[in-house]
Amino acid sequence: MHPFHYQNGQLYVDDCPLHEIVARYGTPCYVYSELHLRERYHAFAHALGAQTLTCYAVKANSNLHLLRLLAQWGAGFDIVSGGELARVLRAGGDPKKIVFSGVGKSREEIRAALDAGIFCLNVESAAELERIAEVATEMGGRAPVALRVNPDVDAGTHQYIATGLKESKFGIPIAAAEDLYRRAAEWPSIEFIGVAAHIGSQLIDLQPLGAAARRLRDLYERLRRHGIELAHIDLGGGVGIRYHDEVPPSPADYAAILDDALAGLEVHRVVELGRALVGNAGTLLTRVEYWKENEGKHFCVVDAAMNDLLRPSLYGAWHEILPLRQSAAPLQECDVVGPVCESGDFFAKNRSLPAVPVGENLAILGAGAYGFAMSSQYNTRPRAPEVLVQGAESRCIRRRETLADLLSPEEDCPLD
Ligand SMILES: Cc1ncc(COP(=O)(O)O)c(C=O)c1O
Ligand SMILES: N[C@@H](CCCC[NH3+])C(=O)O
Repeated sequence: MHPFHYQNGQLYVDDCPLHEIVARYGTPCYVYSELHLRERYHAFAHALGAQTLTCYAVKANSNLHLLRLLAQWGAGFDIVSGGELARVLRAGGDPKKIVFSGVGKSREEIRAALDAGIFCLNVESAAELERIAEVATEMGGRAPVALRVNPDVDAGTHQYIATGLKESKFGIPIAAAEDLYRRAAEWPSIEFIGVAAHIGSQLIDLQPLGAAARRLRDLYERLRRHGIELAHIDLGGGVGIRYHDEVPPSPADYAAILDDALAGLEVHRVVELGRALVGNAGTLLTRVEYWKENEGKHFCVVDAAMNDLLRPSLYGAWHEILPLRQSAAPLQECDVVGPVCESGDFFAKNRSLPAVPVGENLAILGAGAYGFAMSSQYNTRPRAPEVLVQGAESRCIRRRETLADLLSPEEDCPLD
């Protein structure tokens, strides 16, 4: 399920002992397995077949080196900002395999996307469609568009990452979408090429995704009866992974759900997978700085914090934590916490961990997706480096930030 395992008492990623990475790059430090990412991408791309454009959702982890690998393997990309567009293009991604999602695209972002000649803009409101039509007219071209509809299905995931219910800000209500397609089909600067949805993230049960796909299919068929022929259906992302004891769907399970819902339909498919590709490829390495006890409650204070990995603080997410050196120390129930001045700065609550000595290192697993990508400099902490492991070798793919990186943005604007 993930590439981390013990060998001779040491935690490895693939053939590389993690203590060597700590010795070279220090802590906190993100580490990714190229092998795991490659296997996951190819497993999904293969299961979904040639009729599907398998996109990688860049928001999960936008490191340029990872994007370059995915581009080389033939992936498409799901982007949500001009910054992500620039990264994908820099990494050699094919513009004809880029879909652009998100509720708040600015004029500049729309212009940049059309200028790059991307495959499709996934449009989230009538107002956004009008803005895209205006920008395309100004540029003298046509914008390739899919409406992202909100199918009103409950994805059964954390409320912050469920996006397919009618109370969520995402998409156009499915009942209103048909009317908008029919109205805008006549606009000269809009070319409708597809229909899209994304119902949420970390889906373990895929039945809601099947239900959403069937609703998209109904809409697709109704539009066809009205002479609007779409070329693709985009099912979004959302396939979950194992963090704790979840039993996530396999690539074959996922493909079967889509095949079942779309059986007999001659239409291209697009998917936008983030976490399922990169989530379990990554770990955040951290050092134990202190053990402390407050009236019977034990804390393991480490040198990583919520600014490095926000998921436990934001979603109460559970991440496995393993010592780098297998330990015979007695188990201690504790909270694993960082140095940031917030009570919400924790990686685990009431977790039984071996009471490893101060100075030893821990690996926080499941950190490849929405880890570094959601990191910040909160408490004026430099961001951690990122390291890529290829077999037994490791190389830095983003350097550790320095004190100068923390000062320069303001110092570049004269202080007086
Ligand atoms: C539109 C869209 N596509 C794709 C994704 C990727 O999701 P995940 O990482 O769960 O596959 C997201 C995030 O949930 C999203 O909002
Ligand atoms: N940031 C979320 C996922 C968000 C999905 C984006 N729509 C997480 O860490 O689980």
